[in-house]
Amino acid sequence: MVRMIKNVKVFAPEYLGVKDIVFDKEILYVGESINTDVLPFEIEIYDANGLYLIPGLIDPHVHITGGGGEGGFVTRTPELDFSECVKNGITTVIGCLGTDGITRSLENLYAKAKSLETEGINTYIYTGSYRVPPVTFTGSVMKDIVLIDKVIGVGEIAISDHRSSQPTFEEIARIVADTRVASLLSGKPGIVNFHVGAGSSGIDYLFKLIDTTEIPIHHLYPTHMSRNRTLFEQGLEFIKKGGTIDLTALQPEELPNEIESFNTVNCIVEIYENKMLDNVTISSDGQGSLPRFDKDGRFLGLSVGSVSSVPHTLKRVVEKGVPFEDALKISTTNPAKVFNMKKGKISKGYDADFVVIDLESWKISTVVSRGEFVMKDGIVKPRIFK
Ligand SMILES: CC(C)C[C@H](NC(=O)C[C@H](N)C(=O)O)C(=O)O
Ligand SMILES: [Zn+2]
Ligand SMILES: [Zn+2]
Repeated sequence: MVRMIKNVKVFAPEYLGVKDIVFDKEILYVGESINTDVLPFEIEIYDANGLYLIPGLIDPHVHITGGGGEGGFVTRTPELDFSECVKNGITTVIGCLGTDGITRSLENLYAKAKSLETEGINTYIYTGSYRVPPVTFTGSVMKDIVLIDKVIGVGEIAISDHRSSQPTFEEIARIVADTRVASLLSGKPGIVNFHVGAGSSGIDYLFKLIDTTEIPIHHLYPTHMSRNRTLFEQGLEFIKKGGTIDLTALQPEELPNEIESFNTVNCIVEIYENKMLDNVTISSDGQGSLPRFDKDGRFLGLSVGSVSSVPHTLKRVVEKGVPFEDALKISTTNPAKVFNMKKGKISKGYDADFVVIDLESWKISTVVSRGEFVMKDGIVKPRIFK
C-alpha cells in the first residue's frame, strides 16, 4: 500500500524543511508538496499539520525477553512491551541476553523478536549472553550467525566485570574471529557487543585485538562506556582508532538534576565538542537490570532499564546545546552504520521507519515502521492478527 505523510518538517537527520514523503516499505519520494489527484494509483494520505518527522529510532541493546536475576529469582525483570517501544519512537531493536543465560534462553529471545516483528517493529538478536563459551542455538557461534536470519552477532559478552566468566584474551579473540568470518560468509555485520564492567582492565582486550590481530575494529562494539570516567577515556581512545562506542542512555528517573555529574548526557556533550559524534551510539539496556552492589560485591538492589531512556537522553542532550540534527545521529544514522542497515535516514530507498514528533513538547504522536502506521495520533496499532 502506497502512503504519504504530507506537510511535515523533516530532520533526515539534517533539516530538509517542510516536505511530503511517499512510501511503501521503503521511501519512494521526499520532496516538495505534490498534487495527489494526478497520481495513477491509490494512496493513503496522512497530514502531519506541520509537526516534525525524524527517522525511526534504533535501540541496539535491549533485553527484549527481560534479564536481571542478580538478586535471585524475584529480581528477574519483565519482557519488553511492543507499545512501550512505539510510544518512544523506537522502530528497530537488537535483542540480547545478559547475566542470566540459565533461565533465559536464546529460543525465547528469538520467539520474542519474531513476536515484536509481527506486531510491527524491526528486530534482530545477538547469540550468546554474558558468558564464554557463549550459549548458542546450534552449538556454534558461526553457524548461529550464518544460518539464523535474525542473528547479527554475539553479545552481550561480559569483560572486566565481577559477573563475567573471566574470559581469557584467547577466548575473546576466537569469538571475534569466528564472528568476523561468519559475517563474511553471511553478508551480515558480524558485531560482538561487549558488556564492559567497572573492572580496571576496561577494554584492554579490545585494544590488544586491534594491535595483535588482523581483525578490523568495526566488529568490536563495547557498551556501557559511560559507566565511569576511566572507561569513558578509554572509549575516546577507541574512537580515535576508528571504533564506535555505545553508551547506556540516562534512565528517566536517574539524576533528575544531573548538572555537572558524570553521566551519559554530559559524555555525549563532550563527544560532540570533540567532533567525534559520528562514532557514538546510545542504547537503553531496556528491560535489563541496572543492579547495585556494595564494595564487597554484595547485591543491594536493582532497577529496570527502560527504552524511554533513549528519547529522554536525546532530549537532555539537545537541552544542553547540542543541535537536534546532530544529537539525532546517535540513535539513527550511527547505529544504522554499525549494523549496515538501510535505516536511520529520510531519503529515497531507505526503510520507511518514521517518527512524527512535536518538538516543543517532545510528544511522539505517530510512528511508521516498514511503511505501516504502528501508532497514529497517539493510538498504538500493533499488527496482531487476533
Ligand atoms: C550499565 C549498568 C547500569 C547496567 C548493566 N546491565 C546489564 O548489563 C544487564 C543486566 N546485567 C541483565 O542481565 O539484565 C549492568 O548490570 O552492568
Ligand atoms: Zn550489560
Ligand atoms: Zn544489557
